[in-house]
Amino acid sequence: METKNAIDVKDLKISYRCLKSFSIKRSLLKLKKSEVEVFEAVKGVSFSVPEGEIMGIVGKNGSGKSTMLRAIAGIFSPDSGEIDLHGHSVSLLSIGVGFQKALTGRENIVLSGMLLGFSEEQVRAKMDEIIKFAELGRFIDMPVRTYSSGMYSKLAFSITAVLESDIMLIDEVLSVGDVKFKKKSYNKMKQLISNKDRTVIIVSHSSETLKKLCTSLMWLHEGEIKMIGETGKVLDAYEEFMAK
Ligand SMILES: Nc1ncnc2c1ncn2[C@@H]1O[C@H](COP(=O)(O)OP(=O)(O)OP(=O)(O)O)[C@@H](O)[C@H]1O
Repeated sequence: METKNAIDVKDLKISYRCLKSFSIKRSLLKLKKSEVEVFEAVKGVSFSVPEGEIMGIVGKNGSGKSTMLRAIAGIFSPDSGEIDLHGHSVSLLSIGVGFQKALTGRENIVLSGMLLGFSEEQVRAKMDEIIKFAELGRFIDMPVRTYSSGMYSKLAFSITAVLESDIMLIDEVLSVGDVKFKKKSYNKMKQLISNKDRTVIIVSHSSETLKKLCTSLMWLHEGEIKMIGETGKVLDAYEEFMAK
């Protein structure tokens, strides 16, 4: 049987636009409009992920991994190129995106679930399971701005893990949280991954996690794919490069 792709990315380019920084004196003297600096974070990347694959992404800090995941999740629209998810539902698990800081954990569960494409009724039906998995105790009814980064990631992980979308994008969150939760979320990940219909992309700096979970690996370097293929081979090349 022919393998179907869950994700097709063609010539993806994403840039950030920020104001050029000048000294206060220069800024005051400069009466013309502020200049905009364009930084190309993803420079024409193309790849496909077959249904059921667990693909890892490695790369040094700032190589464009998170930017690319956010584009696949539909949070950023790319400057050019195409992303085709073939009608699959997608969720991004990442620290720093997705929550309304002034709302409580419980309120954020409903909001995040609905943003993932579930109805309010469907989210409420899974509410107890999500809260139980998150182990936040009374903090579930406190504003998310009072959470530590570990608590934040526990909530984010629990929402995505319990609500289950076709494509899960996981951005370096398995390493956050205390030892007990790390183990629990790792096991939950393995269980989710074992579903042959689910496609997963994991960004991680942990060789151990990538080796244990991923069937293929992409090495992203300065916004471009340096290598893509079998996890062990790509990891060896990446580690050799990083050791130089
Ligand atoms: N909001 C932003 N505005 C301007 N530049 C940004 C912004 N976010 C990221 N960048 C730049 O885009 C590049 C890619 O960032 P990105 O976060 O995608 O890298 P990464 O590979 O995920 O890094 P890390 O391993 O550190 O998480 C970096 O050079 C970063 O400085």
